[in-house]
Amino acid sequence: MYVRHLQLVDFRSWEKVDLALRPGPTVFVGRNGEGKTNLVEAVGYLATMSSHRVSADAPLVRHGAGQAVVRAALRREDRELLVEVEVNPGRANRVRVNRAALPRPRELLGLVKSVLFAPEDLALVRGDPAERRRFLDDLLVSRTPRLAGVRSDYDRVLKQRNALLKTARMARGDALATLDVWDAHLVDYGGQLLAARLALVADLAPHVARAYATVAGAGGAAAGLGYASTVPLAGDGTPPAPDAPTPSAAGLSAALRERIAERRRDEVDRGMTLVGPHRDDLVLHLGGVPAKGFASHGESWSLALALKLGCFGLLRADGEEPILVLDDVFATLDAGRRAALAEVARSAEQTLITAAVLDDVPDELRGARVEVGEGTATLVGPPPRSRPGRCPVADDRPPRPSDIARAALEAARAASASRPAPTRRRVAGPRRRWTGPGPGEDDPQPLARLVDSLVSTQDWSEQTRVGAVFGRWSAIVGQDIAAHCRPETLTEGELLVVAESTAWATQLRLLAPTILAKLRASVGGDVVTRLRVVGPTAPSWKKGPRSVRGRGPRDTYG
Ligand SMILES: Nc1ncnc2c1ncn2[C@@H]1O[C@H](COP(=O)(O)OP(=O)(O)OP(=O)(O)O)[C@@H](O)[C@H]1O
Repeated sequence: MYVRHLQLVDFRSWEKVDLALRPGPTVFVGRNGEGKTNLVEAVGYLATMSSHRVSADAPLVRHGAGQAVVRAALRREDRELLVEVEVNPGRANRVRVNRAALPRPRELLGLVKSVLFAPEDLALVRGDPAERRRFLDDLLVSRTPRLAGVRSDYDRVLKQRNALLKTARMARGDALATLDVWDAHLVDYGGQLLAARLALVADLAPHVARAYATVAGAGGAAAGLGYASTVPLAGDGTPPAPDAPTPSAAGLSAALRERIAERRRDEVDRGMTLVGPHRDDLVLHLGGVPAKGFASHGESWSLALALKLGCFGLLRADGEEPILVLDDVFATLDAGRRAALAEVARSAEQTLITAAVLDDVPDELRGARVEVGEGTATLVGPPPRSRPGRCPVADDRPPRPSDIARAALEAARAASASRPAPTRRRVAGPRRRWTGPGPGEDDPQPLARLVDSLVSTQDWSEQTRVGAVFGRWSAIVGQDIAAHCRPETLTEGELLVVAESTAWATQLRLLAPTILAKLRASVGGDVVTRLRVVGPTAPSWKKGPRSVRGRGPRDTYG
């Protein structure tokens, strides 16, 4: 994959820049502060929807502007991909792929694969666990886009659970009554996230070990990865044996549930969730000991570089060719490490390198150059290989049906690449039919089959799906939730749910996205599109569309 054309509008220091790029290494060269990093940061943003320098989106928008736009035309094998991201601080970002809007911006994750190495990556070795968790989760989502949903659901449930624990600590209300529901969700998403992280650490470890051996050269210590979890089953930080089986998501959920129960009192005392993947750490080892606090500055640098080169190797082994971005790194490396990095950089389909001084960049990477200065960025060298008369990033035509189909196909491809292969397949062949002396269509049939055929011949499938919402309510939403509310009416996709108390109504409103997802999975996406939750209502004397203020007919009831 490579970026063929990059256009930025009000992104960082760039009011507007249009830049043609080409495969192979390209060096962005210019004086300090001219905006070189800003250009490659935009490419990294397309891959992770976040910056490697800041945690919020606001600094990405040029001072004084309301929004930033990043547009990139990418080439993946023989396919063209046009990605446009509107960065709207304080509001939802908007993403279009091949001119069709994505329903949720996070659906972009996994489509653009890039690995960025920058001075900030030293924090992966020396910084807080949060840096390493983010590193793991970004790579996780890039390989398996479906996990973006699990990660955000986990974060949402965690936030809500923490809010509830705080309220419980301050003894306000019967907050603990609803904690079990949040526990169930936390355990479910947490188990999935833990299992995915453990599998990732196992996959990544050999790539990092190899990269470190190359970067550090002969005589360097061996690098290893371990996972230190608040759930003992998930790991104690020591690198597991290469062929050790990773625990299942169900097993990890059960272990997390047990641990949560053990720590319940502490959690209430401290008003926060103390166990789960949000408290875990990726432990980097050098020569069998944890690197944090022991590794020298040079070793820490090499380890950070090996982590990123390990990611690059892993994505490549998955069958993807990620864009390699090297921001300001050659000047700080010694000759051996420079040569090792240059070798990987040369082999990548596209490597974008920033440097204030061209001499810092190894000779073999100095093919194409983007000169950055005085508010302009210009590619110097052979022109990019692009089809004449077509510049998709500058063309602002509305989407055609074929664009929408192509975008849907791209999203489906990315999603299916991350889906595990089916374990059981129906063997192709003629369906079994009753023949000869066996029962024919007029013979007695099992009741379920007769009902199914009646539903399909009478075209009652819509009604049965609506009926299932009410009939299978507790199986769909779970016993915990069903015990505290009931579905009342379903009108034009809006399901009215009556909660047993106002506290439960509040909880259910917060759980609405989860409940809708469960309904979608059970009865199809178009049956229930909205949820309206109301609390228990007192009897009302008001009848009809018009009424007068007052407490009702007091002459009768006092
Ligand atoms: N949101 C923003 N709005 C306007 N200017 C910004 C914004 N964010 C950063 N800048 C400016 O961008 C410049 C830094 O750009 P960048 O980090 O890309 O420089 P660089 O060319 O990589 O420099 P160096 O060689 O020192 O790393 C600074 O002058 C900074 O003030």
